Amino acid sequence: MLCAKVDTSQVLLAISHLGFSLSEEEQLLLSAIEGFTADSRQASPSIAFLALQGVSRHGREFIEQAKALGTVLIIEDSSESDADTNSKQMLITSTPADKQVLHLSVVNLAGKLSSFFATLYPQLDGFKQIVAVTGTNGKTSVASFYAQLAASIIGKAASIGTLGTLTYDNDGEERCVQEAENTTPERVSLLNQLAWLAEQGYCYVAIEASSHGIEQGRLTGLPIDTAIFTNLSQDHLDYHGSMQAYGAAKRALLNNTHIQNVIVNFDDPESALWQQSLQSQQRLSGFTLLPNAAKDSLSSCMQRVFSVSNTQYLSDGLYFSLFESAQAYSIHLGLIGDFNIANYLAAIAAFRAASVDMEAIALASPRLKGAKGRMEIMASHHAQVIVDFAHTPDALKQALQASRKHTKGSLWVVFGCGGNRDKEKRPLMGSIAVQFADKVILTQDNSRFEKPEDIVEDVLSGIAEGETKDQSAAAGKVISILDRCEAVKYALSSAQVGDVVLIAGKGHENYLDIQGKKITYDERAFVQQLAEEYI
Ligand SMILES: CC(=O)N[C@H]1[C@@H](OP(=O)(O)OP(=O)(O)OC[C@H]2O[C@@H](n3ccc(=O)[nH]c3=O)[C@H](O)[C@@H]2O)O[C@H](CO)[C@@H](O)[C@@H]1O[C@H](C)C(=O)N[C@@H](C)C(=O)N[C@H](CCC(=O)O)C(=O)O
Ligand SMILES: Nc1ncnc2c1ncn2[C@@H]1O[C@H](COP(=O)(O)OP(=O)(O)OP(=O)(O)O)[C@@H](O)[C@H]1O
Repeated sequence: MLCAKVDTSQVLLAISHLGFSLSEEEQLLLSAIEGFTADSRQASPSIAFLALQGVSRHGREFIEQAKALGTVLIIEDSSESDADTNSKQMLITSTPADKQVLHLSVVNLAGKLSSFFATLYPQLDGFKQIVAVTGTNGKTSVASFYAQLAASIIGKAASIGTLGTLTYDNDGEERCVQEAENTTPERVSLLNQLAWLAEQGYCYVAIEASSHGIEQGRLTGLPIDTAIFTNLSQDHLDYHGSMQAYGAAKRALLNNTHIQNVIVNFDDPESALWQQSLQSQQRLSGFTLLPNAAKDSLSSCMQRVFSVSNTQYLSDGLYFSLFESAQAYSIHLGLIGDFNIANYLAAIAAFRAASVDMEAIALASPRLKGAKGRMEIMASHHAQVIVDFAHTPDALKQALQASRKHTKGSLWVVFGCGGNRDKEKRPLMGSIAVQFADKVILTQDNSRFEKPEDIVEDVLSGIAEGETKDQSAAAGKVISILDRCEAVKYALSSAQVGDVVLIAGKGHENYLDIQGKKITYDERAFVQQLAEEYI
């Protein structure tokens, strides 16, 4: 658990702000406290437990567990009970025997949580910029680009999201300081992580804001000053019910009154709704990849407009002219795909909102790397090898289309589909692969409890359909190599000068889930090692 150590005086002050006055005995008891958690499993003699309402359960169900782990303070949110006033009780536990625990019940603790943490950790006030990135695709990439650029220009930065909590320093090192359980961490964990980051001097932070996270209040009251919206496409309808509700959940990010700067993808129709939802203190900036966007009319309603022209897709990445309003800059990015230009524009728009110099941004940009396992260029010599997380039909299509633009020779794809999950996507992915790649190598992904050969058969059924439509295109270009290592090795050893090999599905993951066992398989490391030999 990432957590900055609290001062006893701050703990006592924060509790007094909740409306409690404590006896000397109670104050002495609380002098052992070094931090707070909302997860009973992390409670300990030095970690107090906050029992909060969740989506399906209340944290109070876990109070006994926190006590058994020796916590000395429990603060329970009592909003939905009959209580309309706070209460305080000193308890004596049986396990551990005769230990004192102070139990406070607070009406609307959730609503007071941010100010409670602001008192515990005054450093939460010291951030230079906290950016929340939301959208169906691109959150991880934008957060990573933001943190990499900030570290390179300013010295230290961090990102929080699907890849965990990553710190970046100007030595170019990226360190994972906390593994991720969710894309957007639970609120208390997030507050703890931010307090730790601020204490360590990481004052520029990008947080991935999932629609679930926003709706469940994981970001409520956080000192976020900049919001980025990347795009909206179909996803998570099981949770949100409709696209309208899904879009609205994302836009609810704007209800955070700390947010001053809002950056939208002007090419996504949803951005019009973002514009309508702005609060009075929020200023809008945006970016567009469309060559004929009505930039003058955009400029009239936006603080800054970012656009590009003359994009060239070369084997070492992208070259283009970047415009901030009328001012032009020449940019080189070692990245693949137009969507990564959009992700880059989103990240730099955030910096410009924080008044970071555009010349410094342009200078740092060629050093930018793809987010771990997201269209990441692993090798680029006579051929180019890309590792990407795409594991849905649409993502595979996008990744292949993006790779094609950088391909002078043949485009290879190595991929498989997961077992015991959505079977319908298998033939679709097969059909897309044969349509958009020149050489298709089918292999296993997380086959779970299914036989890899059965999954490959399902994928092949989509390829067979494609074949009847365009037999000559499909003929002889598909092979199955079930062992993923062998499949990757075959592609890398066969690729010729000017070819691009896209290895899709695993991205940053470092295992293969086979028959209920997670077998160690770090595709990025494996590819890097092979590339030295073959590429
Ligand atoms: C449906 C859903 O979103 N549930 C989320 C929700 O669970 P919940 O409120 O029901 O929490 P709970 O686990 O029942 O616990 C209730 C309370 O008891 C506490 N507790 C719980 C267990 C325990 O042993 N001890 C304990 O103290 C919890 O800390 C919490 O305060 O709050 C938890 C803490 O924030 C989340 O971990 C959990 O995410 C579940 C695991 C999940 O899978 N969520 C997915 C849908 C999700 O959020 N995905 C998005 C990314 C989507 C994408 O873009 O791909 C994400 O941000 O990860
Ligand atoms: N701006 C974008 N628009 C469309 N597709 C994108 C964009 N950025 C990335 N992608 C594609 O989506 C995949 C996931 O990208 P990324 O991880 O940055 O998004 P995300 O929103 O964090 O999604 P996830 O939560 O699944 O990680 C990438 O591998 C890439 O193929």
